[in-house]
Amino acid sequence: MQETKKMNKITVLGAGAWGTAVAIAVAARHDVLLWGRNAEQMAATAAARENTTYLPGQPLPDSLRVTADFEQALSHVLDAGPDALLIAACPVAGLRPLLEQLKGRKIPNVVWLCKGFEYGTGLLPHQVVREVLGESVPGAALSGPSFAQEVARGLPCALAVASTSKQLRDSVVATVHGGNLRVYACDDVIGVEVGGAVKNVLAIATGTADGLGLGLNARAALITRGLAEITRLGMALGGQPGTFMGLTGMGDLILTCTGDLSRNRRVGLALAQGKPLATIVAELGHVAEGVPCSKAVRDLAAKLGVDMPITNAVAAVLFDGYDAAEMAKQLLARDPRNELI
Ligand SMILES: NC(=O)c1ccc[n+]([C@@H]2O[C@H](COP(=O)([O-])OP(=O)(O)OC[C@H]3O[C@@H](n4cnc5c(N)ncnc54)[C@H](O)[C@@H]3O)[C@@H](O)[C@H]2O)c1
Ligand SMILES: O=P(O)(O)OC[C@H](O)CO
Repeated sequence: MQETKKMNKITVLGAGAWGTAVAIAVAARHDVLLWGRNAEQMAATAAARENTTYLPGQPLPDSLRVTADFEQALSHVLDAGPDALLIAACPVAGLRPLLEQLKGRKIPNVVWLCKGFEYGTGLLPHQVVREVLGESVPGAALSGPSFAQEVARGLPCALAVASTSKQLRDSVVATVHGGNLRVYACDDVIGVEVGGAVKNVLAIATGTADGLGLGLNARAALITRGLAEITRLGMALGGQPGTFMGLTGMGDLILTCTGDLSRNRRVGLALAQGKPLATIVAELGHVAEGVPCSKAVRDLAAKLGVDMPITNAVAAVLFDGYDAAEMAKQLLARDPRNELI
């Protein structure tokens, strides 16, 4: 069997928690450059050899270089031709503006890490990539149950890379798989992206239920019925049912709904205390992806006629001023239905 080529030059665009963690994880085996748009922050990161803003307490390996110079970051991969990997590591809201900067450049490929639907358009990340860069740039989504803090510490983690290009997904596996990172290949980009997006909303729901003291039975029910929502929406959009039972569906859903490292779950815990969204955002210092995603998914599901009561309840509490405990009661009071999708 012919050995798939590893990409030895990697640029990570976006120096938040996840971009930094992925850069740390692959820097042991590849020549990696981490780019962040904030020059002051990148200078501080370079000086401290630690991203004190987004990933405090995780030292950068000596081999990992950092920069705020976009041209330098691009040259790192452009000069290497097809043996290079470009990773976009920003939130969904930043994907389009980030990609706009790549337009007209001969980039070899792009792998994105964001999880959500674009607010306003309701597009999945691969659709945004296609809209901005066109069909000719091979693209892949890298997703799965992965807290940045654990990956940066070198703890075991399993991800899936989804692409319609077999060559790209094989190359990403050959490049990123290794050490304590396992990477599985998958061709269901829609399924992978829908799982990664909607689990954020369901983690807000589960955090809220836990914060309200509704118990472990309620938590298990929310996770399971949440998986039914992911599956219904994902299948309506063309995803494959089996994908939702895998790492990027059930796996990420379990992690994010139950792990207190989750920023989405923490939004739910704060909602249960009756805090308004503006206060939660101010206290957490960022907007968790599930917040805008709940609205995007609610709109999309309504358009497609897909029943997503848990998602609707989360959006109603976040944006329409509904009380979390009241929404829990309303969810329970719904008419019975058959369990299967
Ligand atoms: N943190 C995690 O554990 C984790 C794990 C897996 C996936 N993800 C996903 O990865 C994505 C990024 O998450 P994160 O944790 O790194 O977020 P973060 O808030 O820690 O950092 C986001 C980074 O993106 C940058 N950014 C935002 N808009 C940009 C733009 N237009 N151009 C360039 N840079 C831009 C910000 O400056 C910041 O450095 C999210 O979609 C998240 O759901 C996160
Ligand atoms: O901290 P969260 O809730 O954004 O979740 C991080 C990752 O997506 C978990 O896989």
